[in-house]
Amino acid sequence: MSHDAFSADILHSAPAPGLPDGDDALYERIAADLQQQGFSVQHNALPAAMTSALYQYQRELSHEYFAEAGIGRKQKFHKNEAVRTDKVCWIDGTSSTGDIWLQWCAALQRYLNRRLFMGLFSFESHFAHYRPGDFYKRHMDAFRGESNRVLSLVTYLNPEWQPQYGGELVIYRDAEDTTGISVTPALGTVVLFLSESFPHEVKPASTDRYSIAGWFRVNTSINNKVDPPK
Ligand SMILES: O=C(O)CCC(=O)C(=O)O
Ligand SMILES: [Fe+2]
Repeated sequence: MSHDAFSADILHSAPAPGLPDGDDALYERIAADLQQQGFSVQHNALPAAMTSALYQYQRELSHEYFAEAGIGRKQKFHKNEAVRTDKVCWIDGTSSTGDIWLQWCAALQRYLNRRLFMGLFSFESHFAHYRPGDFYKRHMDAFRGESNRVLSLVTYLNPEWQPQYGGELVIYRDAEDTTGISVTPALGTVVLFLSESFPHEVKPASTDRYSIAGWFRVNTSINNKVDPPK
């Protein structure tokens, strides 16, 4: 499988020197996976304090603040219940919990840019709540040349998730793959994949399924079109 998003340079790149400690060992495992296979699944990846803050924050979010999820970019909002039935709430960093999350993602973004020269420019993310029976059918997060989403990130906020609940994320290696790689949506698991390369789907679960989904984007501003749009 080839990943055009990466220039040939990354195959020869070494870890950038002078990076701060913290989550660098994790960030490095993610970078190595992305380089080798275009996706990464990391269990118990997030700092415990952040995971529990996010968990509590999402549980406290009143359902009335959860907008119906649209397909694709929020600016081109439209609902399609044949494809997805979850509800989402965008994270804007005005709460301290949201801010801690965005800072963790920004540090990952800096690491990947220095290590893999990915040119990631911005990040957007939302909480998602899949009620029992909710799903998101097989889809791509971006299509080559049509979107500036290049790297998808998902993390789960479900303590004590049991396999029999279902609700797996299934990542397919390419358009032909029908088996895929199943990921249980357990608390603290972080999944990253190249947005234009991996079809994926969310299977229905028998219980509530909580997550955060986010996308790193490259800057596609041109003369008379400022990106990202406000
Ligand atoms: O929740 C997940 O496991 C994946 C969600 C997803 O594919 C999306 O929001 O685009
Ligand atoms: Fe997706």
